[in-house]
Amino acid sequence: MPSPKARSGGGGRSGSVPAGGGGAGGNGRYEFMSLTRTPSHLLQRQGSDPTSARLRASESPCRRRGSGSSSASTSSAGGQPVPEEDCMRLNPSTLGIALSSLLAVDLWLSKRLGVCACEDASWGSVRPLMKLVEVSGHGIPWLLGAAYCLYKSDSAAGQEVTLNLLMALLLDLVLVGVVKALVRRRRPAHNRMDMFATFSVDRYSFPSGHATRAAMCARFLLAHLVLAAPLRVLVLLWAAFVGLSRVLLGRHNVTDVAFGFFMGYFQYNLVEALWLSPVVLQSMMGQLE
Ligand SMILES: CC(C)=CCC/C(C)=C/COP(=O)(O)O
Repeated sequence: MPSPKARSGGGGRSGSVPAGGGGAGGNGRYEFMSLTRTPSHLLQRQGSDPTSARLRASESPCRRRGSGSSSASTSSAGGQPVPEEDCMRLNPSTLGIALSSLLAVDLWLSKRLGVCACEDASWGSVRPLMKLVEVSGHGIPWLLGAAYCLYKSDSAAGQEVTLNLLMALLLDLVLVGVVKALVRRRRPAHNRMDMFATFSVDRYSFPSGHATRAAMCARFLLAHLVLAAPLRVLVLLWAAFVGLSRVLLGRHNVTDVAFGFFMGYFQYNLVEALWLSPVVLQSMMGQLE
């Protein structure tokens, strides 16, 4: 449907209700607010107002381009041609909305759950216990423990498993470092950066290295150690608790830990695929001797 402006032949009196912001001009003539063009007197006023400047900066490509494009396929309400592909971009995608909502909930929930983020927080007294859980999922004790077991192991099977565990832990550090460096998500504002032995990428929070390690090591232990049922449950509880403690300590947002578990779980599949067999190990040992 053509706009009132188009119908009135470009500014003559039309007898319609004047547009809200425009109204009757000083000369008594009605002025209509075009959907695609802003009257020049408003443009001048907007130029000096930072809020409207920001709004204009975020204005849709349709509205911004509507006044001058010649390669148009659609007519706007003001008779201005508007490229159809630009109009499509105006519609925020369902995925975009879902992601923004998820992030908003994530930030809100993580802040609320960061109850051990400092001593003064509501559960501040539990912070030392949470830090103990943190140490149990840290890379250093795991690397030292695996190296010690490898050194002490006197069976071929034991050496095979511990060496592969060592490889898995190193692989985990590399993969988490790469993802952290790519995503560069800052740790929550309420986190106190008082962790011991960190790499420079550990200033970033996505994904949680503790969560990837906990998930991967839990799968590793369950697959390669003969454990009684209660101990298997304990391993799973430990992994879950390591993840939970990251959020309670304020180190991570919930999505960092959730993705960390997901990544760690599938990292174990990679470890299985790259498994160093006894044959490979023997040839490695042979080269070392
Ligand atoms: C120095 C070594 C060997 C490992 C660093 C382990 C570490 C501090 C990871 C960070 O974990 P989050 O991403 O869960 O905070």
